[in-house]
Amino acid sequence: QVAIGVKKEVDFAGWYTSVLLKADMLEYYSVSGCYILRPWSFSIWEIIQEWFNSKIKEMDVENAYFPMFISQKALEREKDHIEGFSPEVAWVTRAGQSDLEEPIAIRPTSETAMYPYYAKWIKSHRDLPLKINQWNSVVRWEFKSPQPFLRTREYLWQEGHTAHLTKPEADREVLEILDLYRRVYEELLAVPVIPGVKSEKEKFAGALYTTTVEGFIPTSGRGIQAATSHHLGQNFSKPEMFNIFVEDPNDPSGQGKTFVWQNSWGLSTRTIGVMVMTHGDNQGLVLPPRVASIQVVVVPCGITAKTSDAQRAEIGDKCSELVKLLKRAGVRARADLREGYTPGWKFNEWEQKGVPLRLEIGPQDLAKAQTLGVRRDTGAKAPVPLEGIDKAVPALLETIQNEMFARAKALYDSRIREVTKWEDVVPALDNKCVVAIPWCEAEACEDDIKERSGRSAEPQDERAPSAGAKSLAIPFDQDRWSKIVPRQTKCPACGSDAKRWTLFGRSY
Ligand SMILES: O=C1CCCN[C@@H]1CCCn1cnc2ccccc2c1=O
Repeated sequence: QVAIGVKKEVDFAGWYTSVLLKADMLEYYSVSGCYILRPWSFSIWEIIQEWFNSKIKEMDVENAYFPMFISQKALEREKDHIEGFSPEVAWVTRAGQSDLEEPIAIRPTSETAMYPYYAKWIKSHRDLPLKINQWNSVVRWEFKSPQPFLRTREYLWQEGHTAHLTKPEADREVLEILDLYRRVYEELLAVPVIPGVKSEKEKFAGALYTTTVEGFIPTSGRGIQAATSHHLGQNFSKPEMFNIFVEDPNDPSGQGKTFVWQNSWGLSTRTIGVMVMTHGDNQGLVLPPRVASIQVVVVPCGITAKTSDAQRAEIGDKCSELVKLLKRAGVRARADLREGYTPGWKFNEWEQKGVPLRLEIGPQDLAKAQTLGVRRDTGAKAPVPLEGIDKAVPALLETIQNEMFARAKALYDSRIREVTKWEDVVPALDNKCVVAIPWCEAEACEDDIKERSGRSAEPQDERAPSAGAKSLAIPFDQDRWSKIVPRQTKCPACGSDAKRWTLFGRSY
């Protein structure tokens, strides 16, 4: 098996698909824009699901399942919230030999499938808060070039949809969920993200506001929306939409009714693509231990034709015994005792699959009652005494997890340029950076920035024009930037009063 044929910094797109294929994460599928998630990637989704599910159940969110089909009438309930999205909607128009009376949409998201029934189920304020989540797949028939995990026509996600009596209660939940998304990325995937709110232009049209965790792919210098948590206000519960209301318990007349305050939030298998791009290297996938279905692979070494059968058996038994001990300590360990493959061949395979830690055991290791540990993230080799190994290995895996995050965080931070003068914007973008600017938050200014930063990077360079910069997020943490107080500064793009530090960048 050849190594990853292309280099990450030379041909990023080619490297990415090669890593996914060589690690057996993905298989191309006969319908374009769709991919098979093989066990090596699906197991990552399962770990994310398990973690997130346990957290939302602590918040009294319940899982349910709504049909994937949405009638045209239901989907188009209120044109303006899905206008702009409708070109992506896939429709069923025929079954067998007969055309359907009415075309039926395949869900691109489930608001319009769910909310008519929220209206039916929510009668009294005692039915609130209603908190339902779905683990499902959605279809968005995109025409932009597909990218596995990042942009596919069908993808797995969870979509949470909640209804509350008061706005403050809904506002609180939006941020609680957003922090769970931050933790999925930072604590499970070792991927740094920046939480913030989207601009008016970038938010979901149906939302009062959209909060986001923004990721960054250093190799391309592009931002990526990693997950999203919207507060919908009463936009979907108002009479002309789904008319979801309860008697107002605070209205003395007893006649008042209040329309519910809603949130919707989603995290998808895009998580996996961002993790692969962040940590992968030219030997292939690099898995953060927390999401590795195999965290440690034990490989027998130093066995040659001259090795006696007894010694060969002793080494094999030692490997199996070590795996048993590690499993008892909660480590997902596997011994690779396959005959007919050299240790080197096995090293290469497990490196391509991104297994975080390899333990080599040969006759001399046995003699010294140790094993040689090899980290996948740094390649560092160090002997690990067998004595106490059930403590040392979990600790080493924690170290690997933390150092993978720290490196990615440092790199992300190094690619955020604080810019207060327009002429510094495009050069920063061309240096694979995103910019933090004291921004006026005017929508017209945002259009202007996208336009002005979209011309070809260097006029004299015939390179294809680079995409314009979009606003990525207005970070909640406004203090991380220099003490320039935006309110006393002018927007570098239009010169009007700046309001808050805002991240702009090219994006996925
Ligand atoms: O983000 C989320 C999180 C999960 C639940 N849904 C919200 C908002 C989805 C916005 N959206 C996104 N693409 C669409 C595509 C076709 C039709 C409708 C839509 C649409 O409403």
